[in-house]
Amino acid sequence: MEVDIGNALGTQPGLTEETLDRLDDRVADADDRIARGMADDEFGYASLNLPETADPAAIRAAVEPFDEPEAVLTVGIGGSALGAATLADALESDVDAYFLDNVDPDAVDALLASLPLEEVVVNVVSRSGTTAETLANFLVVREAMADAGVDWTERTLVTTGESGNLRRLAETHDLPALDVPEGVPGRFSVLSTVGLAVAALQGHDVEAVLAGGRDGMASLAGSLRESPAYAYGATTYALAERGALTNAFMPYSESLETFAEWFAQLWAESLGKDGLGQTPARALGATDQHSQLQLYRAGPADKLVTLVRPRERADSRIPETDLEGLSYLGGSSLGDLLDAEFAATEASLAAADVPNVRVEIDRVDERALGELLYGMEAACVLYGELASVSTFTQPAVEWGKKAARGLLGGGDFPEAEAVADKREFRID
Ligand SMILES: O=P(O)(O)OC[C@H]1O[C@H](O)[C@H](O)[C@@H](O)[C@@H]1O
Repeated sequence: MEVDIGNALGTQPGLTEETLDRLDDRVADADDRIARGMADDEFGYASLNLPETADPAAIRAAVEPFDEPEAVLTVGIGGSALGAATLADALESDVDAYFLDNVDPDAVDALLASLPLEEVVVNVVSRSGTTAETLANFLVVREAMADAGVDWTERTLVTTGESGNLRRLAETHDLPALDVPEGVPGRFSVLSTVGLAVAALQGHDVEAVLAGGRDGMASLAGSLRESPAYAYGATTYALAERGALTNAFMPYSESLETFAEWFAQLWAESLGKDGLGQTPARALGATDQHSQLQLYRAGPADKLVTLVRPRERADSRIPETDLEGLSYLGGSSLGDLLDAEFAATEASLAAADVPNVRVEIDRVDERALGELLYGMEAACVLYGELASVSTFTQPAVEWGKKAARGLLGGGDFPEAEAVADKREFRID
């Protein structure tokens, strides 16, 4: 992974070389803190050890009973789904991957009706083993399998923490089960059992993903000038401090569209606290050049744009044409066009003094993805250190979880009482 922060210098808001020098002392301190956390396997920091601590053999052994499934259906939400979905959507496989990460009845019913349930592996994932959406969806899936005459106990893999409802279910039915590693919050779990079981079921090279993660680990250093991940974390932090409160995250590859969703959870849930944070806005190049870019370039000066792309990709030639005015396209390729659009967006933002950062990988493959995902996690942890927020907790999300559970009669939660306090000002 390479990061180019040149277009964040001298912009509005923007940085100077002197700011970066001053910031670099703080990066060195933050790097020390992160290294200590990793050495002690502290909660959250342990995630940055996963490229070395994850056990690909255990993952392979757990998926082995499901020889060549037609599809994998993951039931999970948030960090228990987005990492696996990022890899699944980035890499091609003959085994289709589906994700039930919402409880919209129409969508759930439609998906279940479309799947050959006797050929599907159900991968149910919940770190806590208590998340209402995941468990409810799993109960629905289980019943649909039973209705279709499929023995769900033969086709279900569980990934969960040490205790909780899901752990008990796995034990009761003797289901193949993987452990969510200690000290790893969901949004930092892509390089663990949580993110990699689907990749293994799809036949991807899990070792290569972890090797990419180790490339990312090796490139952490006590200076933002030496570490791409820390350059990204420090730059985004410093820009946020100066008013860039939105980070428009814009991959130029459809295969990385879900990566932007994963990034949004990582950034929002980790850094949005104590009145601080930077709102991740998901965009896709070149499509959103024709919509959102207007705002990014000409709206309030409260944004930075992160442009992500692979340097190499499979390409398609654009046929020659004698249509007047279009001959410049003929003989070129769709990839050339996408690269030109990328360069044009970058230049258009820079010309309007909008800070933008370029993140590049060689190509979309297992190793590069492992490094990219690790790099963004490390960037996020560094940002959290610089901002002095508690990166690995999510009290605001949990507040809502408790309120919803209370409303459904799942326990006595004071948060649920606040629902009755809703203010009304109706216009019919
Ligand atoms: O894995 P689970 O315990 O089911 O949690 C799934 C998700 O639930 C919550 O909303 C958390 O804030 C997320 O970070 C987490 O990834």
